[in-house]
Amino acid sequence: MGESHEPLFETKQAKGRFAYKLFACSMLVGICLIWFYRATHVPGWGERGRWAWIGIFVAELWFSFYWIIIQLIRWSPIYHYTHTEKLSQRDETGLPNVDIFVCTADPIAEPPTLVISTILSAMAYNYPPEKLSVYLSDDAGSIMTFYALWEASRFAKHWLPFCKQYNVEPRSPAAYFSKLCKPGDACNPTEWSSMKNLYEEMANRIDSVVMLGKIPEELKANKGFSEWSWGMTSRNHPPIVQILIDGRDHGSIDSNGNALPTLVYMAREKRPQHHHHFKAGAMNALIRVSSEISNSPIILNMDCDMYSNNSESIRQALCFFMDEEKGHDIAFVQYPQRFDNITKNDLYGSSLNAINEVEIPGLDSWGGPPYLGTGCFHRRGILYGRKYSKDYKEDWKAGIERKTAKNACILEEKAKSLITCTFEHNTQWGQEIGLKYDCAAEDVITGLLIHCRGWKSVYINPPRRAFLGVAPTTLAESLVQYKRWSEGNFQIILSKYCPLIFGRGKIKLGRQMVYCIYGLWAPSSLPTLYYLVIPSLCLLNGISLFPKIMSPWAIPFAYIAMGKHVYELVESLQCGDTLAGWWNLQRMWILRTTTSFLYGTIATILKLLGFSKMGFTITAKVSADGNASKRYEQEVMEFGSSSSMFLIIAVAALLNLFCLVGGLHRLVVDGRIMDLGPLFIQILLCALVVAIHLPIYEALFIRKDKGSLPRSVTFVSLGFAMLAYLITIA
Ligand SMILES: O=c1ccn([C@@H]2O[C@H](COP(=O)(O)OP(=O)(O)O[C@H]3O[C@H](CO)[C@@H](O)[C@H](O)[C@H]3O)[C@@H](O)[C@H]2O)c(=O)[nH]1
Ligand SMILES: [Mn+2]
Repeated sequence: MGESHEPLFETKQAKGRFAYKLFACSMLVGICLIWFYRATHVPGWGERGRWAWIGIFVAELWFSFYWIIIQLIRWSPIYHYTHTEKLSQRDETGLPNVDIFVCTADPIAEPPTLVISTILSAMAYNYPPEKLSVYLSDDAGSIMTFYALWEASRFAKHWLPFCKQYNVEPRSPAAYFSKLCKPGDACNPTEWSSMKNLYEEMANRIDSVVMLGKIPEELKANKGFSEWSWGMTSRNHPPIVQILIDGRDHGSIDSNGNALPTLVYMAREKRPQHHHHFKAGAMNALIRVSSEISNSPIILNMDCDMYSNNSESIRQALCFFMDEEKGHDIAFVQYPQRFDNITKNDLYGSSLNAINEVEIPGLDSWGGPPYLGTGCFHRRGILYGRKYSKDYKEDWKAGIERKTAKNACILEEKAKSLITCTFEHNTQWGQEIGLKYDCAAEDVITGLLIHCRGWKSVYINPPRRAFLGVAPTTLAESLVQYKRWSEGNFQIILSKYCPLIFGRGKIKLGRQMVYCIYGLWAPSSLPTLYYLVIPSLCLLNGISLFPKIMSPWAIPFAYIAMGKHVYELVESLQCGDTLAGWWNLQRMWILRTTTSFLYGTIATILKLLGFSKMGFTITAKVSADGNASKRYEQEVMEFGSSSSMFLIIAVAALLNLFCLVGGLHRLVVDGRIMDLGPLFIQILLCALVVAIHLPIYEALFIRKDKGSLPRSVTFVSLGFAMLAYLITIA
């Protein structure tokens, strides 16, 4: 078959990189000049500001070092394009079986209707249904979620043929019907409306059952529901496996008589005395359960809120794995994390546009993106820990044949025995096999281990978004999420898996360094806090930490500051952000760095010293309060609760305000206008910090709604800021 050797994907270099490289070199010159200035102008012993100067030098060294690593990924990003049409020209029977894993963990934070919309979107992929198996892992072991899945298994019989007949996109019914208020041109209007009604009735039934907290009596006789008994909780329940649609059963057909994908509900056993390892534990349980039921060679992993927005994604991913020339060393194919609920100016900087469009393609040029936990296709064998060898040939026909299938009940019992609390004891699961445990970024560390076994990965970012999820809608949620990420990645750096140590001899030096980029988020909090506070306090005391504004030494400072921000602004606009969105993102970086990353650093160190254990705070996917959602729509920052993180934010904001006012007062009223030159840069810096914190002052003093900062935070932060102010001027 000559045609089968046509490449299924191609790789292109980013354009305009020469100009960028020139720019980066000029920035490097500027950085060296700043270092030189800092090193040659240290105030002498006994002079005021010597320590502040040394501190700022250290902070700048850190930022420079970080900037240099970032250049590794900005240097030559690459982009991949697939040829799905060439894949489709091949014999469909040669396509591999695919298992799809969806994880959920909390029916309150992740409502069952949301979960099943994701499931339905996965079942409706444009892919032979007899080759698809969809698994839901429910870490809460909630009968509500099971009930919703049972409803979904019935609804799928109508939804799937509808999707295929009218080529519906997206195939999450919730997303599809909320985006479209009338049928598309191709749709038969009566059919469309009856499908919409069918969906809404189902969603209403599920919502009301969830509200009541009880499933209808008459359902209890149905297979599956009897697994639940009195006294079961999310932390304490036996293993449950229920095959809701058995694709191997010839009776499992949709309303048009076509086959349906297999659908399985799984809740691994949970007991209070056994650690469950959060999402990584759930994924490993899914790997084992699926090995018994379908054992497909390809696994797609989705978070429960990340519905499929593009029914071609499986075929696109297969273009990489099945490419005869270049596919043999690809372990996983990662799609970006995109979100459905981002407002126009992205108040919480959640969209990750520049990261998705430039940074990850840059990582791709170093042998592939990290595994990002969702929207990722893996080869099953590699998740079991297989090392790269160029002679290995994947058997795309692998998997369990329909004909040889065992009876569903036998399978369920066998599968349950694989997900008990004790199953993993004295095994390599969570270490050498499956996803790695004991890391808040189980995805990144698992990907690192895969890369260290000699594999590559691929990042794919097609114009039609592959997956859309729910981004945090409050400041606290967003900060907690970034804390987990920064903590997880920092933990990797401080562990024996530190890319620079563990990766030596296994992956290239550049690759080792770029793996540290996100790991260095957490410790960046310290130099950032320093830069945010010390120059402002020095301003108050008339201590200059920067060159005079008219001195030639001011030029490299100005060049670096302008160069960095103007470049980032342009990049951000090119990637689809708005100007206000960019400004919001700058604010969020400051807030994240001073709170999430600081907490991430502390948590990592405490854990290293054995004072605390790992946790996983799930990000809420629904807003509890209608007014809060309205504020989110209007892009008003949501504080509401009193988190200690807010205290840090408020103190930093107030302190800078005091310093700006105090500093200007000194210049004007005390008649020290001669100090303007040496302090100009500090005044500017302080004024920018104040400007970026405007929404914080508003929340402290002006807003009266429930989402503003609690009074207690206002008083306590005022107290702290005053104290620091008084100590400084004393
Ligand atoms: O004990 C747990 C905790 C979480 N989850 C699931 O993990 C997923 C991710 O949780 P979420 O709260 O949405 O976290 P995010 O910060 O949005 O997740 C990102 O970051 C995580 C690592 O920090 C990765 O696991 C995720 O895939 C990635 O999307 C969700 O589907 C949860 O249901 C479990 O299955 N069991
Ligand atoms: Mn999420």
